[in-house]
Amino acid sequence: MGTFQIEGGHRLKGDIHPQGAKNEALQILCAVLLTPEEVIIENIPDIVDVNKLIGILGNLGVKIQKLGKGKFAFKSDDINLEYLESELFKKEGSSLRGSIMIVGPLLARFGKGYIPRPGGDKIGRRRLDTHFEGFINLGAKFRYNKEERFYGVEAPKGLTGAYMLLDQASVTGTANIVMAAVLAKGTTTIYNAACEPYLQQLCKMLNSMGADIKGVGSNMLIIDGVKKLGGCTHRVLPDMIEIGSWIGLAAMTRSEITIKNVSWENLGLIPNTFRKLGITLEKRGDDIFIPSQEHYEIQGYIDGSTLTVADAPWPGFTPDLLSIVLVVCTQAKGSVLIHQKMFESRLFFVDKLIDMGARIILCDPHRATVMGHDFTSELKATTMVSPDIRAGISLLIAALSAKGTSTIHNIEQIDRGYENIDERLRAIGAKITRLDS
Ligand SMILES: CC(=O)N[C@H]1[C@@H](OP(=O)(O)OP(=O)(O)OC[C@H]2O[C@@H](n3ccc(=O)[nH]c3=O)[C@H](O)[C@@H]2O)O[C@H](CO)[C@@H](O)[C@@H]1O
Ligand SMILES: C=C(OP(=O)(O)O)C(=O)O
Repeated sequence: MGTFQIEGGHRLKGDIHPQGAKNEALQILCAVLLTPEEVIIENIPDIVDVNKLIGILGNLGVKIQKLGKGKFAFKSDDINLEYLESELFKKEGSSLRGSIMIVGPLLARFGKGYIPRPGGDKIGRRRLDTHFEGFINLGAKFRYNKEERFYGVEAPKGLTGAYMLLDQASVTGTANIVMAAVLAKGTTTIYNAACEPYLQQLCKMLNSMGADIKGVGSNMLIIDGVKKLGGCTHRVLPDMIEIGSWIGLAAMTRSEITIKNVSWENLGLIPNTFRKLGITLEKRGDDIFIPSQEHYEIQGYIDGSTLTVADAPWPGFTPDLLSIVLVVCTQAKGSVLIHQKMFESRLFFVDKLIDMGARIILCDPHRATVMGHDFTSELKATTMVSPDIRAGISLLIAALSAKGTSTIHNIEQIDRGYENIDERLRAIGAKITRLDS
């Protein structure tokens, strides 16, 4: 178990460059399986989850060439489907959430796709029904081995387009179904589709490979199947969750930070949600400039009632930033209700913040009320274990703002989604050390 030691209470200053988006990269990497031609992807983040998926692609027989930092060429012209039946795949496939998205492309191109129950954050129930109901709608046969927790879909005669109304706007579910439908016979309509920038990017990439997807960016995708797809070059957007994390970091440590090249038009409600907490953000070209602020005050609603920050499928506020919003509120002036609607175990980390002196009432597994200190009382350093990726970064932000030296164990969770985080934070003045496990 890796550990960070953090000496808190220092102001940071400087520029920070966001990495490529983790959740987009996971989709885009799976899409390389849809064509035997070369696909070049730029701005791939060097993070644990993405590297695990690249490893799985390699074991599937995809030829992978590193062309530069974050830039890779992939060629899936000789796929080894036997790997899908191996013990190694059971181990590797279950080690991250994103691996589930190899199923759609494999099913579409080779008539079968298998996956062990995928991993990812333990943040509540994470069912896969939407994915498999979608494949069944396209004509696939489904089987599930309960003992081994192993899923399989097969369609030896190919897939046929269909109309479907998803039971939920699942992000990876929509990506999976889209990747299956692009090579199906006829037209597929996916209503209640997720439409995060990750998915918009995936659809743009697939269209540039020769697919015919309409409605990109909306919750209704209409896909006319094509016989084959060709190669392309695709660039992954900056990671909006990392950008939100750095906004939170700047506010909590009262630091002046510029987040470079953020792709403002793809940030949705993120900047305004932080502004509602009283944080000043300036748009400078495509950068976000956050001045050092001694205080920030949570805005109430027009009628004077208390602000609620809740998650919702895009274009609503992403659930992956709620833990960060919560930690930022512990030093705001005023109160807020944080409502995590999607996941039922994502707020339990507040125990640690309470230990550090934050004023939080966990109302139930989905809701927490935070009463900010307005910097009249500092958080105290402590020892903690990172339970999931976003709780991990939130605890790290809390530790950087706290008085004294904190220790965070299980930093593998943070490394899952943040590239070289200790070095990048040291470059803007953070006192953080990685201890060998
Ligand atoms: C690898 C990847 O891309 N992971 C992201 C992806 O996970 P993932 O695709 O696994 O998450 P889903 O979109 O399927 O849904 C996540 C959870 O929210 C619930 N749900 C979902 C949609 C909805 O309209 N109502 C609802 O309650 C689901 O039951 C599920 O428990 O999307 C999540 C939701 O944005 C993000 O937290 C994850 O970071
Ligand atoms: C929940 C997340 O990731 P995953 O779906 O990979 O567990 C996340 O990125 O916040």
